[in-house]
Amino acid sequence: MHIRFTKMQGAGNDFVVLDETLARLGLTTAQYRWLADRHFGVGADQILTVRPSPGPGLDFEYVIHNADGGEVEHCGNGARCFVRFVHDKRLTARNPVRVKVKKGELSLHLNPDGRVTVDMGPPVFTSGQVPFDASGLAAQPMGGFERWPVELPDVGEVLLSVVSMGNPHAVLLVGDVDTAPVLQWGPLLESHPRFPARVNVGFMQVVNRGEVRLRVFERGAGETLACGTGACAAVVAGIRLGLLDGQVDVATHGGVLTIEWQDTPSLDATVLMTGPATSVFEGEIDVPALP
Ligand SMILES: N[C@@H](CCC[C@H](N)C(=O)O)C(=O)O
Repeated sequence: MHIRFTKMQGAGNDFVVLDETLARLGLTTAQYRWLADRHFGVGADQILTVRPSPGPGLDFEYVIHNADGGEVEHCGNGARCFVRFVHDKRLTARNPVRVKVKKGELSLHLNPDGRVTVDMGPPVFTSGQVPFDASGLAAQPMGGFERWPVELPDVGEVLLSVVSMGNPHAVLLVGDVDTAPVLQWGPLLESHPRFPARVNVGFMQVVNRGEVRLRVFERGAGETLACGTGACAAVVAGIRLGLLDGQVDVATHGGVLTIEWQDTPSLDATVLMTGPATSVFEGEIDVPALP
């Protein structure tokens, strides 16, 4: 099958973007995996597929597949690239754009400086909804938010907080992200039995109350240069742990994302994420018939 694609990146988290607004391509899980493969395909952390509006009040729908081919609920950096794509391709002139993703509905705003602000919706902290199995664990609270002791083979107990941004996140505090055991603990936690849907694992170094450094080992993609939902999860966890203020710059290996969240008693404020979104190139490729 011969297809056209756009290669995009948001803070170095890279995407193959497919246009299904006129017709479905009908790709299989193996074909998504092949497109994401950096040796045999195009190469990407995620594949984003843009589809027409699924209903009233919405401009589009877009579907997210991780590099391992699995479909997921949400992708923050992908959301910013999606809105840049539909504007660049003149699929809409609306601003903000309303879109449905698997997690729910999002509103995205293209700023005059070219950056994109996404209303990511409210975070969820209830462990069962992350989902995280906290049974038998004694929480070790800090600033009123739970940190859970989770046992890792050959490592021992690590302390983490759990947050859902529509997709599952574990957040660990580290002294220095450069030396944090991202590639050792990341895979162990991603597939840990306490996370039945697997998990994205963030390692956060607090620099001051308005700045953190973050590395994320993503579910289904490995360590990426940035993770938008991971940045939101880390900042809201940091705010609830009493370490951060309501607006935080998150420095990743691929760029800076600005995250804003108000810690109200009802915990229902939405998280705002602002950052870059760039088209890298366009191409055409023959995708092999993979079952
Ligand atoms: N890179 C993304 C997150 C993509 C999905 C994630 N790997 C998951 O499996 O939940 C982002 O920018 O949020």
